[in-house]
Amino acid sequence: MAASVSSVVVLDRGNNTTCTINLHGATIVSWRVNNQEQLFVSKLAVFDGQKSIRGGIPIVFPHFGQWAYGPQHGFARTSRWSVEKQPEPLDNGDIEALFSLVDNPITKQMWNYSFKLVLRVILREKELQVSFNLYNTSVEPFQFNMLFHTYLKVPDVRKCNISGLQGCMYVDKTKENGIYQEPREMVTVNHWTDRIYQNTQQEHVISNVVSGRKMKMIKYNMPDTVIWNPWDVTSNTMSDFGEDEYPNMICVEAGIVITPITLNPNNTYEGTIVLQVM
Ligand SMILES: O=P(O)(O)OC[C@H]1O[C@@H](O)[C@H](O)[C@@H](O)[C@@H]1O
Repeated sequence: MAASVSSVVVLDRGNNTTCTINLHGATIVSWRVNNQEQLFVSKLAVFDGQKSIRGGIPIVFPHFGQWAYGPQHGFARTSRWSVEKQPEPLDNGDIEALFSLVDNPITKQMWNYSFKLVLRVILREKELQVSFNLYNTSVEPFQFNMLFHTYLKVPDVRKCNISGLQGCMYVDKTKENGIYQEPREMVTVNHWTDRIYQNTQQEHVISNVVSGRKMKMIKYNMPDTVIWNPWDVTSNTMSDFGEDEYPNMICVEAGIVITPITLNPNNTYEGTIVLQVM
């Protein structure tokens, strides 16, 4: 079914603090804190209910990267999700909503398993918590990748520092998947960057996001972190990304990438990121 303008769910915590989820991919397309947008969405992003949305927080599942059986980064970001629970205030005033994706004939053509994937979004005063629960409802085990492909909005990517990567091994996709070790305490991005860092620290702090503030990302059960910026080198290969936009975004993507998880029947796996405006 094609997504339409009405295919969005808005969490509103008051004080112009909102989070908007597009049911196409359950993609978080906006997170505003006191009216200030924290996420980057390309001006050329396509909202046709077909293509994945270029920006915000798309969900990569069940496969990361190019995939022999389906589209790059899997089908979750191009599937129509259901609202499991409409936004409701919790006792402390935070707002929670739940979304779900269940196997169907289209997903089974690519990945012949039964599953239920639930996304829980909690909007706090200065925090956004995004969790997934994956249930294996098949009769056999399956393996999966999962990643929150978070596009942060930044005034100038060259001024951002990212902590939590020092000493980690990484796959450099810009260098024929060569494997290197990160020596830097603070990683900067000054050129085309596409790296899968393995077993990163639980927290990343990204400096110089909107208004020169810092953003903390805390992750649970999501061991790896992808850092991506297409720069002018690969911007022009994407029809839904402006050639002048790369300075204004940085993708810091927490996920299960290098070693897929094996999930047994009737078992569940939960992972979370918390984004915190500092
Ligand atoms: O264009 P897509 O499919 O949204 O992917 C964007 C990028 O996503 C990143 O996670 C990958 O590491 C990159 O290789 C990829 O280019």
